[in-house]
Amino acid sequence: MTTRDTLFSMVSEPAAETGNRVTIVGVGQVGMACAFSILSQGISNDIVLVDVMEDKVKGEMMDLQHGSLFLKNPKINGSKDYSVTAGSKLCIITAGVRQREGETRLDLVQRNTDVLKFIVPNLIKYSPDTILLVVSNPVDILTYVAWKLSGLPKNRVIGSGTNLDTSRFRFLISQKLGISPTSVHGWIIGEHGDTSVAVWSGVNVAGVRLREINPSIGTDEDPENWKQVHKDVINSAYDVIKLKGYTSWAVGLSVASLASSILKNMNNVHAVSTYVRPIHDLDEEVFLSLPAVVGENGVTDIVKQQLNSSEHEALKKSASVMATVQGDIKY
Ligand SMILES: NC(=O)c1ccc[n+]([C@@H]2O[C@H](COP(=O)([O-])OP(=O)(O)OC[C@H]3O[C@@H](n4cnc5c(N)ncnc54)[C@H](O)[C@@H]3O)[C@@H](O)[C@H]2O)c1
Ligand SMILES: O=C1N[C@](c2ccsc2)(c2cccc(Nc3ccc(F)cc3)n2)CC(O)=C1Sc1ccccc1Cl
Repeated sequence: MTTRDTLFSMVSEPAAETGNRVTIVGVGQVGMACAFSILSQGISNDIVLVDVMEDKVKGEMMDLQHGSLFLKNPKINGSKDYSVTAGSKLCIITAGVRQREGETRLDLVQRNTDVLKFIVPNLIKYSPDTILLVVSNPVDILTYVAWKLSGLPKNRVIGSGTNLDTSRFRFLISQKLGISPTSVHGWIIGEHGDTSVAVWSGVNVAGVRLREINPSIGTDEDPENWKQVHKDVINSAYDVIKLKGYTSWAVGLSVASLASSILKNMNNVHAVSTYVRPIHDLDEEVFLSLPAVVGENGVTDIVKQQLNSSEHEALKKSASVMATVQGDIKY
């Protein structure tokens, strides 16, 4: 009789599967911020880490495991081998290569496409019914690439898109108003990053549109220069990079919020990169961010916002540029 046999009288077999397994591919700054945010908020209790750097993935797995006492006794695994990802409800892709000095966006897209050509088929092989959540940049184009490579329906392939942009937007406005970001409602849509679109007409607190108080808000004519808030969403990304060399916590928390909507079937509305044709007369086969309902089946609905002509034109321009880049990708 082992010590354990003496200690316990067995009643039944423990459940083998939790049903909420999340795979995170890429254990870099972003991937580990996603893992830590998901675990610490109890969004999933079954995390699988995958990376090509075997020592790093094993080290990150062990380091998280050693915190189990302070979590909800999660199952944490890590490997270079995709078989450990089997049965994942959600696969988050943060793997990628960094933009080289002077590298063109297309070159970066092609290098990251080559990375996805290995990752995506392996994820689908072991989790054919998963939801793919792409975070790697350029995120909108790579979400399209992941969709093409996966064979999944468009609702099951989501990009983090302007989820982070929108969270920074709401935070900066909340700072100006002295209230919580959860009480500031506003959306950044379109292409993630430098060319995103702030929908100023929709910014409101308790249903009171700021544009009704300040009709020139978000325009160059605004004496209060609220337009600077959107510029600061972009500037702050560069500021963080300059200060710490990467960004992690905000994007990790924003991804955890998306994971929660998916795994708990919350049907929250998030700004995420989704297949936009034919919304807003966009006729390119591209993924851009719009407010979308996100649940266990991925994107189920897209909110049809009222956009002004400049907002609409910016979306169409992004769609056209992305379609051109996508057309040059070699699969
Ligand atoms: N969408 C957003 O809002 C947002 C915000 C921040 C960062 N990002 C993007 O997230 C990505 C990751 O950023 P990071 O700072 O974590 O980078 P990082 O370089 O720290 O980590 C990338 C990881 O990917 C791994 N990797 C590379 N090729 C792989 C492969 N074939 N299979 C498995 N793993 C592989 C690397 O080993 C590394 O551990 C970048 O593309 C970055 O631009 C997006
Ligand atoms: O907060 C970030 N950090 C990144 C970063 C993190 C590690 S290295 C670079 C960042 C910061 C600044 C610029 C930038 N540009 C970029 C464009 C295309 C790419 F393929 C990759 C990166 N990316 C990656 C990224 O997408 C973000 S959000 C972001 C970026 C630019 C403008 C607005 C926002 Cl909300």
